[in-house]
Amino acid sequence: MIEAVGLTKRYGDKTAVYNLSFQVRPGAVTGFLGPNGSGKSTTMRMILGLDNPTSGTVTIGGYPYRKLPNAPRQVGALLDAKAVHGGRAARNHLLSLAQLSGIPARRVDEVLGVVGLQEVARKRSKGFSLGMGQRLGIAAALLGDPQVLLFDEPVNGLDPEGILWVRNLMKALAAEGRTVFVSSHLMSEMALTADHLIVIGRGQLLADMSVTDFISANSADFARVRTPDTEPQLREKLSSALTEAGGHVLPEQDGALRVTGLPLPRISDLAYEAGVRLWELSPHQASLEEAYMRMTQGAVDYRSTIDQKASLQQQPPPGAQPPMPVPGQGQPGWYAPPPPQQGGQPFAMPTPPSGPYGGAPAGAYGAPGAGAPNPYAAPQGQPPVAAPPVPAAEPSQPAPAAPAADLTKSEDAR
Ligand SMILES: Nc1ncnc2c1ncn2[C@@H]1O[C@H](COP(=O)(O)OP(=O)(O)OP(=O)(O)O)[C@@H](O)[C@H]1O
Repeated sequence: MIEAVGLTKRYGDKTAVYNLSFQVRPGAVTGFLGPNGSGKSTTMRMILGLDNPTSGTVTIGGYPYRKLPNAPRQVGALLDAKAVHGGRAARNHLLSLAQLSGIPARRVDEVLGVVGLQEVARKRSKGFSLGMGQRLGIAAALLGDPQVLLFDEPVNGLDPEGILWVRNLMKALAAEGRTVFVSSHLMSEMALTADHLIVIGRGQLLADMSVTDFISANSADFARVRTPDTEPQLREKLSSALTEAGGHVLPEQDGALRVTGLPLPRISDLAYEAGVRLWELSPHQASLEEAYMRMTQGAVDYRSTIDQKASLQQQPPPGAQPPMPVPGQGQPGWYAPPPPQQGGQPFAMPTPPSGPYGGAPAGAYGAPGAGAPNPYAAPQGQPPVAAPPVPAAEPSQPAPAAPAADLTKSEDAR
């Protein structure tokens, strides 16, 4: 188990992580989400002892990484797939990591097979594509069969088949009782992969709950209402009636209305009273992406000047600071997610694929023979062998403590 207590990291006057407390439990895939610059990589580096917390602690199995017995052999990590000596062949890169941790050379060929790089094992990694680099980084993380695995954006650059493979890999590792902590910006992928979520914004904890609870706690459920296309005046009539009754109504591109703030039976009654026939009245449940956007809306540091969500927000009074999201309550002023594209169902939760490539593979990692006892596991009483984490950055010295930043303000305002 990974446990952070009051974890804080400051770089000069920049607070990257602030008072973060959470646990990452074994036997589940825990997704680590947050907008760009919210402190995910900094947190992962502190977990792996590559950065020192300014205050607070983070432990793996009760020990700080640097005090963990055989630390590089218990924890595997992919932080930065590019942190590889490009002139070295993939196999040699893994061999050198294995030698440092006392892992037999034959395990290198095994993990190369697991990640599908056998054919290019003797090629220099500087010629690798982004996806091949990711696979090599994952191979390094798996090298020692670690109980605790951290992956920072593991599907970055992977093609759909690679993404599916990573999803199945994460699930298989968790199903074996391992602790799997994975960051990603791909919400649809997280919805399919993760069991639990830790969400941060501007370095602070926003949510620590199951995917299901997160969606229901942060979703702006709404009703889709459609009047006959042939009579546009009915749509206007209904829209006015719903608004007068306290509902919020947004037009969708396909002509339907998106209604929040009124239960379905009330919408039906109001339509009946207004003499408006309905062609559709359907409930809508938010996706993880919608719930995430809603939760993190006030904690985004970098935003395009062309913000498609802006029109869906209540504008704050002039001079007012945007509110930070309240865990479990979502973002004040947010009514509904952006309208979908014409004719599409972009807000539907992705359906888990079925068939031979759909669910988790039968054996560990989907590799032939996987699931059998690991021949490289350490003798009884000793920690299992694992690959050292791939460092993303040189360890840095803790910065002198600075006054706590006002995290409700934008970075520039602090
Ligand atoms: N070594 C450093 N020196 C100064 N500031 C840093 C350093 N490392 C990170 N930061 C700052 O800390 C904040 C958090 O960065 P971090 O990389 O942890 O975010 P992140 O959530 O991983 O972002 P992304 O999703 O874009 O990868 C950012 O504002 C970043 O600029």
